[in-house]
Amino acid sequence: MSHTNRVFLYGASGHAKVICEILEARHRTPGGLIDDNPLVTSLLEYPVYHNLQEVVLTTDDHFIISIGNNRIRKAVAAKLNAVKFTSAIHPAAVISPRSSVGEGTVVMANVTVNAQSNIGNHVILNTNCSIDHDCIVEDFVHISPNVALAGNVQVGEGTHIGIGACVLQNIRIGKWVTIGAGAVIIRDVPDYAVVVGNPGRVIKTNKP
Ligand SMILES: CC(=O)SCCNC(=O)CCNC(=O)[C@H](O)C(C)(C)COP(=O)(O)OP(=O)(O)OC[C@H]1O[C@@H](n2cnc3c(N)ncnc32)[C@H](O)[C@@H]1OP(=O)(O)O
Repeated sequence: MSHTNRVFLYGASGHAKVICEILEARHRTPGGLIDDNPLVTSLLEYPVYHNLQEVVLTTDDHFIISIGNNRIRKAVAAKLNAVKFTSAIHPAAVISPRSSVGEGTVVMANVTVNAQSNIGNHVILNTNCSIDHDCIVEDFVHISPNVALAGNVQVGEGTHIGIGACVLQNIRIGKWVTIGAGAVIIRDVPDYAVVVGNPGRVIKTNKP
């Protein structure tokens, strides 16, 4: 059996199901998933292993961390420092040829990334989000479905932007921020803030 270009997913979640189907749409082969939970033995039609030692890896194999929680995704990335990561981009995503997408990053269906935006490593660009020109999205960010970032927005490491939120142009959002579902961000957001509403207001602070 050929093992060429297998992609293993770390985390057998609903999020992993979406990534499996992106790989299928790209004619790439999910080699299986790895998850700590011994009760989960398969996901879609793919086997779930319970530690890396169960998998005979080759140098052609790549990984994606299919865990939605940004902090856990970062911790797992540090633990898996010996493997090669790959990105998965749905064929129905539109990515500017002048933009970049980092390793371990997943881009769901109907995402748009416009000119000269940089998307970091292990980022989730979820279904139908829109990243306009000149944006910087740092590592371990999750941009939820239907989020719109206007031009020249920066999003710091580990930040989660909730479903349907909008961010006006030229805004700087700090690291490990949480933006609530449907929020409208009209001014810069400090590191670790939790922001909800229209206009967005800080309601509390995430633990550093
Ligand atoms: C494919 C996928 O599934 S991707 C995942 C998509 N999911 C999301 O985007 C979820 C985003 N999460 C949210 O919006 C959450 O409500 C959070 C993170 C902002 C807050 O969650 P918690 O920390 O649990 O706060 P909690 O629910 O206690 O709410 C705190 C206060 O903020 C208010 N609040 C919470 N969320 C929102 C919101 N999105 N907009 C406006 N107000 C809100 C609550 O009503 C509450 O107000 P009160 O103190 O006056 O009663």
